[in-house]
Amino acid sequence: MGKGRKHKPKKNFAEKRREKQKKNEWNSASQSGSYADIIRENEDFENYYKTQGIVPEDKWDAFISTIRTNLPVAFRITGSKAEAKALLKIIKSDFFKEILNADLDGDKEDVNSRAKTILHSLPFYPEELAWQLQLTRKDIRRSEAYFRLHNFLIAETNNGSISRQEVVSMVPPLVLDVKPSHKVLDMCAAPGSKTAQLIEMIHADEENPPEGFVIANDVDNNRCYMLVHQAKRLNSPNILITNHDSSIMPNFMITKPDDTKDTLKFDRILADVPCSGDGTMRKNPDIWCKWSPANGSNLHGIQYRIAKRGLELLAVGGRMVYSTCSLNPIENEAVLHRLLCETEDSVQLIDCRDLVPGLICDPG
Ligand SMILES: C[S@@+](CC[C@H](N)C(=O)[O-])C[C@H]1O[C@@H](n2cnc3c(N)ncnc32)[C@H](O)[C@@H]1O
Repeated sequence: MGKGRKHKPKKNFAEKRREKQKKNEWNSASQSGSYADIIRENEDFENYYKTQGIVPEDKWDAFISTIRTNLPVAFRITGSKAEAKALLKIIKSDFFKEILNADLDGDKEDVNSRAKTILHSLPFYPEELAWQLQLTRKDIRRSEAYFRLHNFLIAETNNGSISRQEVVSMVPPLVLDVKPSHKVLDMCAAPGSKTAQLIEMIHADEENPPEGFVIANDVDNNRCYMLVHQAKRLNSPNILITNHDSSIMPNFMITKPDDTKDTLKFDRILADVPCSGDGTMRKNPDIWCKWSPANGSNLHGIQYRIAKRGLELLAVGGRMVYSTCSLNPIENEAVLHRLLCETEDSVQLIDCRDLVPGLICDPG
C-alpha cells in the first residue's frame, strides 16, 4: 500500500481570519500605527454638531479635544461566575499592581494613583467585570512590564476568559435588563459582542438552566459566521442564529403545550442598527476624512424600519433598546420621535439610568 499523504486538517478562511483578528485585536486596540497621520479635523462635522447643539456650549471644547484622542482599550471578564471571580482576583492582585507600577516613577501614592488611571474598572458595570486600559502601542514597545500585561490579556482573550469590547458597546445590553426567562431578539447582531453579553445574562443563574433564549440575526451572511463563532465560544444551547433583513423580519411561529400555534413575541429586543458610526472616530479616525451629513440622513429610513419591525415583534410589557454608534440626532432622536408619534400611547420611553450608575450621560 502506498504511503497516504498526510493531510493536515486545513483551516478554512474564516478560522484563519479569526485567529489573525484575535492577535490584532489587542494590537490595534493599542492604536496609533497607520492612523497616526490622519488630521482629526472636519469643518462640516464641527459646524453640523455645533448647530445641532449636541453638547452644551461650555462643554464643546472638551468634547472636540476628547474625540481627537485615541480610544482606550476596554474588556469584559466573561465565563462562569467562578472563573470570572478567579480572573478578577488576579487583575486586582499584587501581580498586576507590580506590572503596572514597575514602569512608573514617583512616590508610592502617586504611582498607585497613576496605575489606577492606566487600568481601572468601569463604575457602571456590575461586579467589576468590565475594565479599561489606557496604553498605547508605544507604551507596550517601551516597557517590558506592559508587554507582559499585553501578552497576559491576549492569552486570556484566546482562552475565552475575557472579551475585548468598547465601553459604549457594553451599555445597550445592560439597559435591556435581560433575565434568564426572557425570549430575546438581537436584530442586527454581528459581529456579536452584544449578543455574547445577552447570552451571558440568560445564563446568569448557574444553578438552573435558563428558560429563555437569544435569537441573533444579521442581514449579512458572512457576518453571521462571526455570530456562529461567538455562540460556539460561549457553549450555549440557548441561541439561534438567523440571516434576514430585520426590517421585514417574518413572524416566528411557536407550538404551545396544547399543540396550538401562536406567534412568538419577544420580552426583550435589541435594535443595534447600522449607522454612520461617527461616534467611533476615536477608534476609527479615518471617519474624520469621510464625514458628511448625508451619511446619517441616508440611514434614517432603514433605522426607522428596523426599529418599527422590532416594536411589532415585542410582547406587551416588553422592552426594546434602540442603539447606534453615531452622534447624529437624525439617526437617534429623530427615529425614536417618529416611532413615538406613530405608536401614540402604546410605546413609552423609559429612563434606565439607574441600571448604569456612574455613567455620564444626558437626555436626548
Ligand atoms: C452596528 S453593527 C451591529 C453590531 C453588533 N450588534 C455588535 O454589538 O457586535 C450593525 C449590523 O447591522 C447589520 N445590518 C444592516 N442592515 C441590516 C438589516 N436590514 N437587517 C439586519 N441586519 C442589518 C450589519 O450587517 C451589521 O452587522
